[in-house]
Amino acid sequence: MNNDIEEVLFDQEQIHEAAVRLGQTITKDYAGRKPLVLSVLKGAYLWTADLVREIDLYVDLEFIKISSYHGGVTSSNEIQLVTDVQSDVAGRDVLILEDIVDTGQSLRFLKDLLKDRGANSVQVATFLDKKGGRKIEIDADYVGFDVRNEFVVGYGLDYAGLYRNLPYVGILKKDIYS
Ligand SMILES: O=P(O)(O)OC[C@H]1O[C@H](OP(=O)(O)OP(=O)(O)O)[C@H](O)[C@@H]1O
Ligand code: HPA
Ligand SMILES: [Mg+2]
Repeated sequence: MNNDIEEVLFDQEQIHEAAVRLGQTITKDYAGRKPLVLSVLKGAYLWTADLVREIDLYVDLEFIKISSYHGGVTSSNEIQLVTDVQSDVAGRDVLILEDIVDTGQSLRFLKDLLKDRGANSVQVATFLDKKGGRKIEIDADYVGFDVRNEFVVGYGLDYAGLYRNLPYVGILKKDIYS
């Protein structure tokens, strides 16, 4: 698996530092509130596990599963709601946890859905922000790392369903998918 990686971008130590940094900021920003943390599956499963342990607040933890890449390296541009959130978001301060914001279309879909359902506020903490990939204008509120416009895998991010269990993030060699 490691041989398929062109370049390691963020290692375990750097990832841990990012989770601590964002966790402390979120703890301050949400002081006195009880946010509903909404983890976006599958990609955000590790980021969620690491970040929530750095947030020193009462939180509700919920999951939603959406899909648009279907294992490929480009977005289908259609967001499929695979498994919906299992609780009412009306009136809640929702903090979305994403692994990556790339074209921005998944985040747009989620923010619209939550606002339509009456969330009081909707913010986003993304592990990676690939600003060079944007097809629509949208920004995350909390960013672990900016990442250049390359297809990356590891730490939750997949190609063909694989590499999610790599403990670091790296650029996938192009000959793997071309
Ligand atoms: O900004 P965008 O271009 O919309 O891309 C970001 C989304 O794409 C990936 O999900 P994917 O469809 O691969 O599902 P997965 O999390 O199950 O891998 C990723 O996990 C984000 O949710
Ligand atoms: O670079 C990426 N890697 C894996 N999944 C993704 N989903 C959007 N962008 C990416
Ligand atoms: Mg994926």
